[in-house]
This record gives sequence, C-alpha cells and structure tokens, in this order.
Amino acid sequence: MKILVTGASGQLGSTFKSLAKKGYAKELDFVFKSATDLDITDIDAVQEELTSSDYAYCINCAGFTNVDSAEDQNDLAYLLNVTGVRNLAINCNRSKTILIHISTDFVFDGFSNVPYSEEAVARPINFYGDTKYKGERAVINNVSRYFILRTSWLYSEFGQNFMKTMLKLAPKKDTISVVYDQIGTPTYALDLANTILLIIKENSKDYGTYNYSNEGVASWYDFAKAIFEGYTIDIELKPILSTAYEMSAERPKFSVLDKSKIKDTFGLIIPHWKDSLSVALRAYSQING
Ligand SMILES: NC(=O)C1=CN([C@@H]2O[C@H](COP(=O)(O)OP(=O)(O)OC[C@H]3O[C@@H](n4cnc5c(N)ncnc54)[C@H](OP(=O)(O)O)[C@@H]3O)[C@@H](O)[C@H]2O)C=CC1
Ligand SMILES: Cc1cn([C@H]2C[C@H](O)[C@@H](COP(=O)(O)OP(=O)(O)O[C@H]3O[C@@H](C)C(=O)[C@@H](O)[C@H]3O)O2)c(=O)[nH]c1=O
Repeated sequence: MKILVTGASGQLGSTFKSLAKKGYAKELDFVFKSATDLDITDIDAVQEELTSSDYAYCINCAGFTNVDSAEDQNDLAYLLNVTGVRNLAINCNRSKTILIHISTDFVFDGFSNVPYSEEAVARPINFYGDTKYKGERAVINNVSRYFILRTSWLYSEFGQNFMKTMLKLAPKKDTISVVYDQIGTPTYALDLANTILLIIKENSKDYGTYNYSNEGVASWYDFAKAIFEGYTIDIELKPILSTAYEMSAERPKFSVLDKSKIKDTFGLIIPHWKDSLSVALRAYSQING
C-alpha cells in the first residue's frame, strides 16, 4: 500500500521517516516528499504527484507552524495552511486517496474550562489558528474520505519544538522564565505517528475529525520543569504570566483536548505526557549525546 507523506522534512514528517527506517510498518510503502520535492501550494505539481502513482493515503505533514510569524506573514501562512491543503484535498478526491491531515488545539479560543470535544465551537484567536481552521474546512469540503487529527504542543527529537528549545537554551542561561497561564497537553510526535499508522493498518472507514494528544494536563512551565528534571539539568526556572513574555500572537489560555472519540473508535490507550517525555528525552540524548 503506497503512502504519500508531504512536508516530510519537518518534525512529524521526520518521525514517519524514522519509523520507516527502523522497519516499522514494512507493509506500507512510504514516498516521502519534502517542500522542495513537492510544493503543496503548486496545484499542478500536486495533481501530477497524486495521479502519477496509486496512493492509498496522503499524510499531510506540511504546514506553516511559526505562530508568531503567521501574524505578519499572513499571505504565506494562508497559502500553505489553506490553499495548499485545498490543493491536496481536491486531488486526493480525484485520485481516490484518503487524506490524513493534521490540525491544532489553536483552533479554539481557550475560554473553556472543560476539555474541547470535536464538536466544540472553533473560534481561533490568532492568524495561525484561523488558517488551520480554514484548512480543516478545505479538507471537509473537498475530499470525501479524510481523517483530520487535531493535536497539541507537538514535540520530539526532530525539527523545532519547545523541548529542544529548552534543552538548547539551558547551557546558555542561568535562569529561564516560562509561562504558567497557558494550559494544554504536550504530545510526543511518535505517539501521534503511531496512531496514524494504526488508523491506516486497520483500513478504518470511520472518517472524520478526531482529537489526539497525550494524556494529562500541563502548563508550559510544568512541561519545562519536567524537561529539566528528566534531563537532570539544574537551572533556575521562573513561572511567569504570558503578559510578561513578548509574543506577537495571542495563545489560548486553555486548550486541553477531549480524546474520548478517538479512544472509543480505535480502542486506544494513550500514554501520559510525562511517560512519553521520558521516551523522547532518551531519543534526544541518543542523537545529541
Ligand atoms: N508543532 C506543533 O506544536 C503542532 C503542529 N501541528 C500541525 O502538525 C503539522 C506538522 O507539524 P510539524 O511537523 O511540527 O511542523 P514543521 O514546521 O516541523 O514541518 C512543516 C513542514 O512543512 C514544510 N513545508 C513548508 N512549505 C511547504 C510547501 N509549500 N509544500 C510542502 N511542504 C512545505 C516545511 O518545509 P521546510 O522545512 O523546507 O520549511 C516543513 O518541513 C502541521 O500541520 C501543524 O500545523 C498541530 C499541533 C501542534
Ligand atoms: C522559548 C520560551 C517560550 N515561552 C512560551 C511562549 C509560548 O507561550 C509557549 C510555547 O512556546 P512556543 O513558541 O514553543 O510554542 P507555540 O508556538 O505556542 O506552540 C504552538 O505551536 C503550534 C504550531 C501549535 O499548533 C500549538 O499546538 C502549539 O504547539 O512558551 C516562554 O514562556 N519562555 C521561553 O523561554
């Protein structure tokens, strides 16, 4: 079974590459396309790729993910997160390819005090979240067989993410200040990738939108604390309010996702974020020493 992976050089794309390299999911024939191999904003290129081969699935790992930059690079963020996604959706539909697309907790405004279900009203409060929500609509409106997985606070040993930022900052600083008034759930990209592979291997026809994050709840401060403890780094960590940290984009104050639907549909047992963080830190240390 052939699977096209777009945006393959990013964090999630690299996670799939690493799984394929380790011989996991041998029955799946992955075709990895980085941004230079396949620009998803080029509709002709997307059409050509999807008709050139018999792809059963396309996993879209491409995205404009710099939340602050999206505020002043509106056109580029829209082009990638909406137009590019629409290009994939239209052409997946034509070639009868199932589209697996990744969305975010940042489609929510953060004013809830209970975890967001798939049916909760999306009301993004920053440009990135707005484009991601419009990207979801582009999928729903243009391809009949799709899975949208909304995830949150993705991190791993690959690409750029909060865990790696903390580990790189630590040797250069005596003190690190991290916000404690944004609550969500860190998600290890490997857990998300394994869940996507499970959906594919089951040949599931339960198409639709699903939330997926690790179990548990944390602030970015809690996450940073666990990273430093897990990597035995002795550093002064200061809890601060978001107002004390300069950011162009506003972030939701609470973006915990309710995962009942994906757990019930696929019989999933999701690891707690602290357990997955230990696995990620081990993987990071194997690469970086
Ligand atoms: N990171 C997070 O915390 C979260 C991410 N998500 C979503 O998950 C998905 C994957 O995220 P993640 O792996 O972290 O993101 P990354 O930013 O690590 O990867 C995105 C990839 O998209 C590629 N890309 C850029 N422009 C194009 C283009 N025109 N055509 C094809 N590919 C392109 C980038 O290429 P290049 O490297 O060359 O720029 C990069 O490799 C995204 O949709 C994101 O919105 C959801 C929730 C949380
Ligand atoms: C580096 C740093 C960040 N922070 C804060 C800023 C921000 O509120 C929070 C997280 O910072 P980041 O910029 O790493 O992450 P951020 O861009 O907020 O992360 C989001 O990315 C997109 C792509 C998503 O889809 C979301 O799910 C979420 O993961 O931590 C500090 O307080 N101190 C620091 O030293």
